[in-house]
Amino acid sequence: AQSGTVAADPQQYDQAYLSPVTIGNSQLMLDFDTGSADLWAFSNETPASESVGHAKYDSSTGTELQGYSWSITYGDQSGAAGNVYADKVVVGGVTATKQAVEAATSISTSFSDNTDSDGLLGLAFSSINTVTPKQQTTFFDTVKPTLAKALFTCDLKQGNAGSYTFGYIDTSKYTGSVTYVPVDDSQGFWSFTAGGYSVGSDNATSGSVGVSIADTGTSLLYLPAAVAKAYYAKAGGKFDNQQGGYTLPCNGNAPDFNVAIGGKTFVVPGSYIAYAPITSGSQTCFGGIQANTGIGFNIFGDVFLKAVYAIFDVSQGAPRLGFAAQ
Ligand SMILES: Cc1nn(C)c(C)c1CC(=O)Nc1ccccn1
Repeated sequence: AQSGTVAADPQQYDQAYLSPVTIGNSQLMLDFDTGSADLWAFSNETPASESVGHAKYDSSTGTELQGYSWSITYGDQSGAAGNVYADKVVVGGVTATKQAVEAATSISTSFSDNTDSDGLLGLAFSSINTVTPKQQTTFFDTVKPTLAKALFTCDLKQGNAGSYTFGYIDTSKYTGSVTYVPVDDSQGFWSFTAGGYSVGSDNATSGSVGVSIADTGTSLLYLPAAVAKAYYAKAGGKFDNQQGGYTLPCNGNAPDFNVAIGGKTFVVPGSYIAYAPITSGSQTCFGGIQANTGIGFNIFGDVFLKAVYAIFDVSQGAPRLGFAAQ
């Protein structure tokens, strides 16, 4: 049985985390994304003008799936599209011999401009993979039958290298016990229900955060508008139309955000929520918590995930998420 671990290296401000992946004879840095289900990469089929500074998948090592194509648009309106190959993919020593690799023929500017990232490796449920005419499986679903345990874990860190594991839980990565919650995979996401919340030292959580997805491919923590409003009222922040979201002082006094999941309270340090100066050197920071307006659910992105050890587990039949403090 297979198992393995791979580094998750943070970009500036932990905007995304990149992991080394070998596809055929190409070595790329991919953004592992539990919020989508396509494995796509810059490739020899990507226009040179769109792939400056990126490592590219050389599709000559793959077997083209004739007539297949893919096209994806993410919630932030970024996107990509292209052709499909079957090729060998290796992640942290775990090998998928015939993985659907989606070679990009067109890519939106936010991806072309981010030269650290050579593509995405989707880890949501394969039911939302965009390949047509025959939907393909994610890397995790492809290797799942060969894994020691049908699960993967995520240990992201603030400003430091973290890791993903496949097939095993690294018990040295967390403190205390793991709290498991049921996952509703009907929309293809790792969706769970978060409970009450509190701001700063108030430990009595109140209200209910509600339906949420665990999404390593999203930088921030998107919460109900009322919860975001309550947080920034205590953090001395404000909604800044020009910045397109809440901003707050970078001065290190941002309160923690506490949220109950499965009856256990998890703490997002205030320092994670003073996310990044709005312009270099500014004393005003863009907020790591933003309103989920227009999204329809909460997104527990990297701002939350780097505060916990997360276990994406289908070993029990029904999918579940495990969270532990780190
Ligand atoms: C940021 C955001 N706004 N809205 C409405 C949503 C749904 C998001 C999340 C999102 O788009 N994440 C993402 C983007 C690119 C690649 C992978 N994941």
